[in-house]
Amino acid sequence: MLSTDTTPRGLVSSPAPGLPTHYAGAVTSKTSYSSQEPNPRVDTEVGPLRTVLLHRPGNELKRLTPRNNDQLLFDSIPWVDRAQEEHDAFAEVLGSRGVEVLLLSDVLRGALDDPRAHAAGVHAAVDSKRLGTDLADSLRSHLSGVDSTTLAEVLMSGATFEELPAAETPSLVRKMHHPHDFAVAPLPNLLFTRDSSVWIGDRVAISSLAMPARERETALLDLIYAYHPRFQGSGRAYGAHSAPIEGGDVLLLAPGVLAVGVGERTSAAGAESLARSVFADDIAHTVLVVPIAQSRATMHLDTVCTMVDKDAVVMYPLARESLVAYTLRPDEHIGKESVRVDGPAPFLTAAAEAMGIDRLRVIDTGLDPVTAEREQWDDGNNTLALAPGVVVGYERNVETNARLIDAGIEVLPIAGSELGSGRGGPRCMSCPVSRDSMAGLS
Ligand SMILES: NC(=O)NCCC[C@H](N)C(=O)O
Repeated sequence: MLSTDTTPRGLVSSPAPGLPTHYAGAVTSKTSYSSQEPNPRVDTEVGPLRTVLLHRPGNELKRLTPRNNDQLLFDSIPWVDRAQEEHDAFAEVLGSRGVEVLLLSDVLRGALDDPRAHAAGVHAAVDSKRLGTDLADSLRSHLSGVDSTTLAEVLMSGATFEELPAAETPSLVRKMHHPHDFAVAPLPNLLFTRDSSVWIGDRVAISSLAMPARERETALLDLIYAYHPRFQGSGRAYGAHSAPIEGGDVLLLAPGVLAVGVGERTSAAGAESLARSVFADDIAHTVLVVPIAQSRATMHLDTVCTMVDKDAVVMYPLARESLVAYTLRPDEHIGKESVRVDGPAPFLTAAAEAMGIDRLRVIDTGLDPVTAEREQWDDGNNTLALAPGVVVGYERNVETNARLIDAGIEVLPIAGSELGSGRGGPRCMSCPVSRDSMAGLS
């Protein structure tokens, strides 16, 4: 039976629950910002992290069932309360190291306070191909009248047909759908803020996400960066509706030097077009395009390799010898719009050359193949650097973490038994917005 409720069930129509007090100090939910805050700018993977965008998992995770988890890109059904506790602890570690944590739900609500963003949000929520004209019109008109908090919740958690406002004459589409089908699809992968946008220098690239379950994230990030006061005036790199690129495939190896993985998510066309964009904007001079296996275990470059120091990476042992890179640079003779392609060459050699260093150190995890495969799957190579030589990693990757520590890297361990069910680690769950330059750091 169809619900007669006008407020979608399970959706928040009053202010969102308060932040847990134990890390509220580290997390901002402000709507106005002062000039004290660092300007958005990220030139490297390991420069001291000042500001990061995270998403505290919310009601969207409660939409996952054994029938839809594969399609929604989760490997199992997370225990949501525990996932939130684990995420709070992650945010707390960052806060304890002086990192300002912005929460995606806060900045989304803040952006939606602007009427233009609100209209864009309604547009992003309503898919008339899915709903048909009548239902799409009535949902659009309903959402146009809700406050920013309710609209943000619908955008993140979606809505089932039974949660839609009652209609005088139910449409065919509504009659023919099961009440629990999604009228607005939920976005459980918002958790992985790394993938949906990436700062390159002082510009932000909004990703064009490859998997249908994540496509709508683009629209949310687009309106956050366009309308939230914190980001007013920020320049854009790349185009949100171009060929697929995802932030998990983009590593800022050194100022002006990017590595871009091409595999399950980022296409060769996406990498080429990102390169053109960053060359034209003068925010990079070299892009290394790195083919990676098209499989779930290696869905992004950052599942096999992340930087842990200014000249060091942690890398899945099997990738060490096999990764290669095509080197893209602007063609000086023809102009910045043209791209010269060299290679392929071994990735580590091409990277060191582009970075202007003798060699890119690989922290030798020295693992046996079975442990290496297990810990790669559990995001052992997916660390988030807070500064050169200081990283956050999942505690469960005992062997990888031990090797990092032996190599002089400080590892801040976090629990991830539930967070990991979406197949992403600390780097995947974080989008750095501001990092200090490494000039002057020894
Ligand atoms: N950079 C990353 O590797 N992100 C992890 C994304 C996991 C998410 N469930 C996905 O399949 O897109």
